[in-house]
Amino acid sequence: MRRISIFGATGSIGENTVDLIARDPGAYRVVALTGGRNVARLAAQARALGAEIAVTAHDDCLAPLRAALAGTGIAAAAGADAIAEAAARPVDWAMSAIVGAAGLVPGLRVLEQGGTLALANKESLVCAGALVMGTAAARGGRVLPVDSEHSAVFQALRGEDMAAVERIIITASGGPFRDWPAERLATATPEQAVAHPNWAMGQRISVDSASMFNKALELIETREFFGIDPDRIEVLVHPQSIVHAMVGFADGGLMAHLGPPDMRHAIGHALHWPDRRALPVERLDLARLARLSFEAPDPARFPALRLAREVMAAGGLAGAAFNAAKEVALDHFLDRRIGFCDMAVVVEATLARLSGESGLQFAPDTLEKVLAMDHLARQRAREVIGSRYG
Ligand SMILES: NC(=O)C1=CN([C@@H]2O[C@H](COP(=O)(O)OP(=O)(O)OC[C@H]3O[C@@H](n4cnc5c(N)ncnc54)[C@H](OP(=O)(O)O)[C@@H]3O)[C@@H](O)[C@H]2O)C=CC1
Ligand SMILES: CC(=O)[C@@H](O)[C@H](O)COP(=O)(O)O
Ligand SMILES: [Mn+2]
Repeated sequence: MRRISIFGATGSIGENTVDLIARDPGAYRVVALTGGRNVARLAAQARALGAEIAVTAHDDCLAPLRAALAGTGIAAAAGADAIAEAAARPVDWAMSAIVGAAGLVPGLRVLEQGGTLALANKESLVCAGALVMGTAAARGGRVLPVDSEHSAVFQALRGEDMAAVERIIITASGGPFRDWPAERLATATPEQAVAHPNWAMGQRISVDSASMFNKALELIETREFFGIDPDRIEVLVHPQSIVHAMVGFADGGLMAHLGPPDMRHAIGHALHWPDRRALPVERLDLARLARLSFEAPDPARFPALRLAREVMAAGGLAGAAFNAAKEVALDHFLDRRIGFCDMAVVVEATLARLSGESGLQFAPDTLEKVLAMDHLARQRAREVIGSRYG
């Protein structure tokens, strides 16, 4: 039986992972499940899968979690340290599906004990790509992509020589505001931003898709995952979200990965890799789809992609700063304290402020450095918001 843990079990990726695991309960021994405020769901998952321990991120959720698990023998714990401790329990495979930079430490703990980390939490690579990949290499761990584009690239690269790769193209749906003129974008509300046209996802990544910050994070994720020069990574808007990525080779061949917008494909691929097993996803009917379209992204309405390229050029801890500033800006947009287009303004101004201080140039090679920059960038982003938006 494979020992597995799921970090962020109560979220969109977590639920899809639980769905796959629950279809073959005899194959897995579930060690740890973690969640945030949704303790009723976390307890139900822990009971259904017979987990060893369930951990909530929030201390004030511990009492209801304990109550929901009473009499089961399943341990309960709370807090970021408890999640990190649960992640240090040896497993063969773990899903990293906490949202935001909070996903970094549990993923590192899994890799430190030589486990396989299925990585949905793209923020880990944006903040600390060198540290994450370096830890995996040093400790015999492995990182498998779960983000749909990166899973697609990984599959297209199977058996290929990276030296023959000319370019990687990741697709972007364009989100709910793909056709909106700039003046209208400024009026976009959180409710409109979360209404993704193709994917059912958590609130934060849905807003990031609308602003293209999701694709900006994914550009950096591509660089860190596949070690490819940023000049060779392209973003292509593809409103149908059927082609997830393409890899172009030196001989001009272009390998595309197609699939329905269902994350159980990418999760299942990472779960069963290196095997391919049957998965409960729809089989594409291309004749019915009839048309797949592509267009270039608009840098004027969606400046996040330009910012990501500037971050990659800057290197060092710029990725950690970028992600932290984006998380703060997103919180303020969700709280209606800044507008939709202000998110990019805040991120750019925060990076500009930090570039005048020391720290951004340090390599992201220790957790302490990464967390210190994360903390500083959040502080600077709040100062930017305070000075610009009162
Ligand atoms: N959803 C998708 O299809 C895709 C998601 N991803 C990435 O996967 C990750 C998860 O996304 P998604 O599942 O949509 O997100 P959700 O918001 O649906 O779920 C997030 C999970 O993390 C928990 N959580 C929230 N904050 C914290 C915290 N501070 N500490 C510990 N746990 C916390 C939540 O708990 P609770 O809900 O109980 O409060 C929940 O279990 C993100 O990094 C996202 O970018 C990548 C590709 C596709
Ligand atoms: C499912 C997935 O991988 C998301 O990251 C997806 O890419 C979001 O859609 P966008 O292409 O709109 O960002
Ligand atoms: Mn993606």
